Amino acid sequence: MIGLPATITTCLFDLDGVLTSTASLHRAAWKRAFDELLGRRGSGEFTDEDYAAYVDGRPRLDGVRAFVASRGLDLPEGSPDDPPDVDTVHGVGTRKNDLVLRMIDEQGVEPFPGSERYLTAVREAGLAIGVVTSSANAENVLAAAGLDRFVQARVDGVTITTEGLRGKPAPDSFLACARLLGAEPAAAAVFEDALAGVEAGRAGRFGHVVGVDRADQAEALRRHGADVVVTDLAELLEVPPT
Ligand SMILES: O=P(O)(O)OC[C@H]1O[C@@H](O)[C@H](O)[C@@H](O)[C@@H]1O
Repeated sequence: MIGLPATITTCLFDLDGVLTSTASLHRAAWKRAFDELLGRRGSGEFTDEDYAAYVDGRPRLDGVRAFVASRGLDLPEGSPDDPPDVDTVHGVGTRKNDLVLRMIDEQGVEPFPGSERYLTAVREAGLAIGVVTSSANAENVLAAAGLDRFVQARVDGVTITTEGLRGKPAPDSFLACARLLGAEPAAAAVFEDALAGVEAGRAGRFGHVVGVDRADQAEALRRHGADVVVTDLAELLEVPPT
C-alpha cells in the first residue's frame, strides 16, 4: 500500500524538503546571501515568499537570476571563479553555497523519518526509485542522510550543468531520470515540495504529482500542478488501494 495509482512503476523524488530536512538550510543560506546584496542595493529584505516564487527548486544560478530580476536589480553574470564577496550572479551563488555547506557540516543531514519509511515501502513494492534535484550537492547530502542505498538513478545540479538541461520548472531533469529508469512519464510519479517542482511534474505530463507541503502552501502546490498534497510521505501509506 503506497498510495499511488496502479499504473505507476517508477517514483521520482526531489531531495531537499522531500527526503531530507535540508530545504530549511537552503532557505536560510539564500536569505543571508541575498540580504547582504539587498542591503548594499537599498532593496527590502528577502522573504519566504521570494524563496517560494523565485528560488526554491531551481538550479542555483537560475535562482539568483530569477530573484534579482523580480526586484529589477542589475547583476552582472560574472564567472564561476568569482569569489563569494563579488556582486555577480556567480559570486552570490558561491556565497550561498559556502553558507549552506557550512550549515550542513555544522547541523548534519537528517532524512524525514516518514520519507525513509515510504522509500522502504516503495522498494518493497518493487517500484523503481530515482532522485531528481537541482542541487549540485546531492551526492553528499544523500550519503550523509544514509538514503543513497535506495537510489537507482540520480539527476542533480551537476547533471543539469554537464548535460545542458533546463532546470525546474522545465520538466527536463525529471524526464531524464525517467529515461534512465526506462519509464514513460505516464508511468512515473513525481514527489515535490517546491512550486517550480510540481510545475515541472505537470509540464512533463507525469502520471501522478505528489505535492509535499512543508511550508504551509498546500493550495499553491495544487495550483502549480500537484494532484494530491500531503504533509508527510508516510500519509500515503494509509491511502486505501484504488
Ligand atoms: O545550491 P545547490 O546545493 O546546488 O542547490 C540548488 C537548489 O537546490 C534545490 O533543491 C533547493 O530547493 C534550492 O534551494 C537550491 O538553491
